[in-house]
Amino acid sequence: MIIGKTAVRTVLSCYKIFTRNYNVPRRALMYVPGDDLRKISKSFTLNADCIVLDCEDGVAINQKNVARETIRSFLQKGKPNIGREYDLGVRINSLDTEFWQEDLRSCLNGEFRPDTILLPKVDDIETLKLFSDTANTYITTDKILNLIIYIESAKSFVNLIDICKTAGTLSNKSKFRPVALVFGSDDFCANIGITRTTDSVEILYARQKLVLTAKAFNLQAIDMVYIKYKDLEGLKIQSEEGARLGYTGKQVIHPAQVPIVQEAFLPTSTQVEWATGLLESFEKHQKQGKGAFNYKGNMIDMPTVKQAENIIKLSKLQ
Ligand SMILES: CC(C)(COP(=O)(O)OP(=O)(O)OC[C@H]1O[C@@H](n2cnc3c(N)ncnc32)[C@H](O)[C@@H]1OP(=O)(O)O)[C@@H](O)C(=O)NCCC(=O)NCCSC(=O)C[C@H](O)C(=O)O
Ligand SMILES: [Mg+2]
Repeated sequence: MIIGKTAVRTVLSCYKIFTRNYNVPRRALMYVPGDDLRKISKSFTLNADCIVLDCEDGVAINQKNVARETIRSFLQKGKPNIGREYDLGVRINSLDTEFWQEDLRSCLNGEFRPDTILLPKVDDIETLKLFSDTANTYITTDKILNLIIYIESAKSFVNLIDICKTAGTLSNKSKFRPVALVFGSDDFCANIGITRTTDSVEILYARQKLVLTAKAFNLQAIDMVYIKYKDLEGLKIQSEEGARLGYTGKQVIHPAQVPIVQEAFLPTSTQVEWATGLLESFEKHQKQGKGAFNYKGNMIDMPTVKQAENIIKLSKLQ
């Protein structure tokens, strides 16, 4: 039987996607305006899982060059040691601007690079292909970069499955690998011509579609930003809602949001207790050769065992 190159590449790319290592948590994805050195220094004291030095919407148009240069000099001092593992990313400007190529070149061709590039406004696979071709010319080492993809327009939702598939395929011949999707709810609202209500019911479909698709491609799903940054009670409610929907983390814009968000994306003690007992019971039943069994009145088989394993994995983060 002759198997075409494309088929082989697709199989390999699916294999790569589904066997990816997800040990890097991104519960709080914390934005720091790239032109503000004071905020940049502060962000490394906050214990956030993921720090994003921003060239895009947190930076005024006339400060774009300052942000790029500030980020570059900061990166060239080496990744700060904060006593724990964390993800250090740079969000470049979107590919429909005059800034993105210089942003990308500037943060990729130095001695030290970020762990992750965050790519906003990915409306279609052409955007990804252009990014991939350009990034490949700037990356001069073998170290693989993470790629986080922003879904923030009607078009990007219509093309979502193709975007995820293409990201996997392109990563086979590139030095980056897709690790997460971000729901850019504010750009999404602007794009479809709506404003947000308190319960966010108008974006529920998109919010759920993103998390569902991310999980189908074994990508992390990062929930929308809560812009009323002084309303910490509202933030807690929205963060817990995102966690219940299946999101793995949330965008954060202010230091006070970090602990609330990181807590919300940890399992509760009741969940950990449930999962621990279930896994113990699963081991016993496996030894007796039983695939399905009763645990606290519920029928348990592999899907529920996997949910319990996810809870235990997450609970080990702080
Ligand atoms: C929202 C802010 C402009 C508020 O800033 P500020 O007035 O300085 O707040 P505070 O005085 O309360 O700050 C207290 C201290 O904390 C530091 N700080 C504040 N914000 C940050 C931060 N993001 N990172 C690090 N440190 C921060 C202040 O400097 C104070 O420190 P000190 O002086 O030492 O006491 C501001 O929070 C801010 O700019 N936030 C980021 C905004 C941003 O990045 N927006 C874009 C991302 S959201 C997005 O892109 C959505 C998505 O794409 C979509 O489409 O939905
Ligand atoms: Mg946006």
